[in-house]
Amino acid sequence: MADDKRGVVGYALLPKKQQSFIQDSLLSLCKSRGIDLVRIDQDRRLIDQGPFDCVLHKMYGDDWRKQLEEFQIENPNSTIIDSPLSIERLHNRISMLQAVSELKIESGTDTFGIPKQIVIYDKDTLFDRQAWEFLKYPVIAKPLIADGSAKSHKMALIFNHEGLNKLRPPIVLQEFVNHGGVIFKVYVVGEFVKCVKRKSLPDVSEEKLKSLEGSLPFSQVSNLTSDERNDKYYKLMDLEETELPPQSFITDIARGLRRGLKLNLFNFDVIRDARIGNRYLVIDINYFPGYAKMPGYETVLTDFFCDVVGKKSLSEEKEKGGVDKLQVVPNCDVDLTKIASKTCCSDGEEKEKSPVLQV
Ligand SMILES: O=P(O)(O)O[C@@H]1[C@@H](OP(=O)(O)O)[C@H](OP(=O)(O)O)[C@H](O)[C@H](OP(=O)(O)O)[C@H]1OP(=O)(O)O
Ligand SMILES: Nc1ncnc2c1ncn2[C@@H]1O[C@H](COP(=O)(O)OP(=O)(O)O)[C@@H](O)[C@H]1O
Ligand SMILES: [Mg+2]
Ligand SMILES: [Mg+2]
Repeated sequence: MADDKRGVVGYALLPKKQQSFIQDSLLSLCKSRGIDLVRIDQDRRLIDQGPFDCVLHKMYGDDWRKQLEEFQIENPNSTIIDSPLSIERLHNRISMLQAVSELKIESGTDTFGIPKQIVIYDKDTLFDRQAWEFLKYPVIAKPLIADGSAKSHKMALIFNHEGLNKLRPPIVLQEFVNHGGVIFKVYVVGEFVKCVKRKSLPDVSEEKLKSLEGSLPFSQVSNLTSDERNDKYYKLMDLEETELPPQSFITDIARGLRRGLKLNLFNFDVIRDARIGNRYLVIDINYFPGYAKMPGYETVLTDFFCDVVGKKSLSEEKEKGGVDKLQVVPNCDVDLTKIASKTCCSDGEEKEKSPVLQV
């Protein structure tokens, strides 16, 4: 895109998300850099709106997906961030973490993986302790589906057999790993990676486990209000004293996941195994998370939009070097890729034919 032409990013977000993400500070920074953020009217067909150089969305359902497909056929040079098919993988807590298990990263002394887990579809399996004897108590029960509903965040820490009674399959039973009560949230925006600390569930010692009864239900621990955070159960953890994981290690995982998942906008939660100080476990991946909580989110997102619509980023402007290479992972929606002449993005394969998308 010629640098004097304005770029248009259409966004389709739920009201709560719109409120938290589309802040005046973001709008004005984008504007000053030649990008207009335009709300997509969800009462009208997407195809009747635009033109958009990019469609940014966190909306679900078959109808929305069809609308995106139609839009992409009509507008092959527009970029949809991100492909519904890629996003869908994060709606199931098993397929989500498979992406981590598939990652191949050369790392020095640090290692990574996922906690031991099993998916349980029925009560018979749930109460058949032999079926999941490889898991030690305490375990966390998580709804299998992670579709952003309040229900999908409702979890329980299970201390013993009694705690199983209230569970409603389909669920994932995952071994609870002591991690010093702090999780690391890694925000990814295209090539950008930022790791922050948040409070988590406190460790459960073997001694303590003997005295704990049944289960402890909880929801979105890392998003507790300040009152809840001061509750004695969560108060013990000290964020300040916790060291961040090595940045280059986290960046390698983030970039590997970005390519594996074919997503540009996501975050993932990582814990450090308290028994093995240099072992990191990815426990959750979220599509288009609460970026506004990330310091300086306006600059990061504006740079990303500039990349997507082919405008120079601020640093490039400063250097006066023209770069029209985009660093966006191409969509990999099979039907769309055929129609819109886009190709999947595994290394060595044919890359995007449109000048807009290159990895
Ligand atoms: O609302 P926020 O800012 O707390 O963001 C939520 C995320 O919090 P985080 O940025 O990781 O602290 C939150 O992350 P967690 O699941 O808490 O790890 C989710 O991404 C949530 O989206 P959804 O309900 O899973 O669709 C995100 O909710 P939506 O904003 O997408 O509704
Ligand atoms: N295997 C685990 N070991 C220890 N703590 C965990 C584990 N899984 C989840 N948690 C804690 O539970 C919280 C919620 O789990 P998570 O899988 O991130 O669900 P959500 O999608 O609702 O954020 C995490 O932020 C972390 O504090
Ligand atoms: Mg989480
Ligand atoms: Mg989540």
